[in-house]
Amino acid sequence: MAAKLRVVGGSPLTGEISVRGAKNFVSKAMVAALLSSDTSVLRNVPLIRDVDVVSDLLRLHGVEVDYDQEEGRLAITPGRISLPDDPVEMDRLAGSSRIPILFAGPLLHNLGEAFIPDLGGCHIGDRPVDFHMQVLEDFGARRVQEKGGMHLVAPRGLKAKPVHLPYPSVGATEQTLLTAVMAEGVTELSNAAVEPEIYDLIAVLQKMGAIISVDTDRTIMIEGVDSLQGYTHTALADRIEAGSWASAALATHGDIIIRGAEQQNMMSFLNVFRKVGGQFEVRDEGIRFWHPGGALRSIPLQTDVHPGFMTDWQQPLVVALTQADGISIVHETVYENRFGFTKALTDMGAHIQTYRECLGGLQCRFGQRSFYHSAVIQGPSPLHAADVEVPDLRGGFSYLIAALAAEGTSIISGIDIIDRGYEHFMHKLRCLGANAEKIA
Ligand SMILES: CC(=O)N[C@H]1[C@@H](OP(=O)(O)OP(=O)(O)OC[C@H]2O[C@@H](n3ccc(=O)[nH]c3=O)[C@H](O)[C@@H]2O)O[C@H](CO)[C@@H](O)[C@@H]1O
Ligand SMILES: C=C(OP(=O)(O)O)C(=O)O
Repeated sequence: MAAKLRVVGGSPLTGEISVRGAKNFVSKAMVAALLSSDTSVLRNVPLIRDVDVVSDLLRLHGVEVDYDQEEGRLAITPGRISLPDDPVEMDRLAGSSRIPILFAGPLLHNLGEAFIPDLGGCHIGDRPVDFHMQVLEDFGARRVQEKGGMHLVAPRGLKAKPVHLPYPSVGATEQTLLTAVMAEGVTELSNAAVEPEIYDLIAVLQKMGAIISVDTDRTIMIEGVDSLQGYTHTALADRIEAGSWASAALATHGDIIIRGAEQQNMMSFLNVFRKVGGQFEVRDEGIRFWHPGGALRSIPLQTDVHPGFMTDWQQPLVVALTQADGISIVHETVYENRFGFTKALTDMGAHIQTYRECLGGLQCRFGQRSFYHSAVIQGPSPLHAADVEVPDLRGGFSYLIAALAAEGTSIISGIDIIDRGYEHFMHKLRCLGANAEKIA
C-alpha cells in the first residue's frame, strides 16, 4: 500500500540539512557514461528514485553500476553493452521517468539500435518528445513504434545536422549533446537550453573528450569525435531541492541552513526570495534561509527557462505566497498544466484562482489556448489541515510545506512520489523539528 504521512503543522522548521547532487543532472551524467566503455565515476550522487531507475536501466543494458550511498559515489562500467532481453523488467521501468529517451544517441552510436520504453515523469503538461525525435531523425535514425516503447535504428550511423529548437527544451538540448558528441561532423544547435545542469553535462562530456563550445546567444557548437573516455566528476547541487526547503522555511516562519546549496545556480530564486521578504545569507558551506518576522510581500512572478525563475521552484514557492500580504500573480510559461496542485491548497484555506490568460504582461505559448496557466494568489490566508493526495513531485513537496504551515493534523497520501527527487526527506524533516511520521 502506498505510504502516507501524518503531519502536525503550525511550528517553524528550524535547523540544518544538506543537499547533494541535482536530480536533473545526475541521471543525464549516468547516461553520458554509456558513450565510453571505460569506468566513469560520479560523486555527490543522492539516494533518490530517479537514480535507481536509471541504474536499473543501465544494468539491463549490461552495464555494471556500483553505488555507495553513504559516500554518494557511483561507478559506471559499460564494458560491452547490449539491448535488454528482459521485457518484464523493461516493462517495469517504462513510465517511471523521462530519462530513457536520452539513451537513444549513445545506444545508436554503440549498437546501431535502441529500444526506448514509454516515458514517465510528472504530469504537468503534455510533454511531447517531438523535438527529440526531430533531432534523432535528422541525424539518420528511424523509429518503429512497438508495444511498451519505440525501437530506433541507425544502420548508416549518425551524421550531424544543424538543429534549431522551437523552444529551449532542456531534454532536447541534452538529446542533441548526447547524440552529436560522437556523430560525424559539426552540429550547430541554436535556441538551446542553458540551465546549470546542462553546463555540468557539457563539463562531463568535455572531460570525456568531447569538443563543445557555448555562445552567449543560446548557440552550442558540437564537433563530433570518434571515441570518448570515462570521466570522474562531482555533481552540482540540487538547486530545486534547496529552493523547496527554502520555501518551507518561509512558509513556516522558519530558519534553515542548507549545506551544499550553491548561490551561483540559484540567483533568480534568491532575488525572488528577497523580494517576497525572506532573508538569506550565503555561507561557505551553503545558504541560510529564514523568515525575519513581520509581513511577507506579494509579487508578480513568471517562470521561465534559465536564467529565469525555474518552473520547478514555482509549486513550493506558491505555498509561501499564500502567506504574503496582498495579491501575487504567477504566470507559468514552461508547462501548460502546472497549477492543478492549487486546488488542494484552496481546500486548506488558500485563496488561489487560476486563469487561462497570460497574466503579468508577457504573452507565452499557452496564451491563446485553454490552459489554466496563470494564478492569482491573495494572502495572507491561515492554512488549516486537510487530507491530500500527492499529484506530482513538486506538488507533493508543496503539500508537505502547506501541511507544515497549517494548524492541525494533515494526512498526505502518495508520498512515494516525493522520493523521486528529495533525498531522505523524512530524515530532513526530523532534523528540522517537524512533527511528521509515515503511517501505513
Ligand atoms: C529530468 C529533468 O531534467 N526534468 C526537467 C527538465 O524536463 P524536460 O527536459 O522534460 O523539460 P523541457 O525543457 O524539455 O520542456 C520544456 C517545454 O518544452 C516542451 N517540449 C519539450 C520537448 C519536446 O520535444 N517538445 C516540447 O514541446 C515541453 O512540453 C515543455 O512545455 O526540464 C524542465 C524545465 O526546466 C524541468 O521542469 C524538469 O524538472
Ligand atoms: C518535472 C520534474 O521532473 P521530471 O522531468 O523528472 O518529471 C521536476 O523535477 O519537477
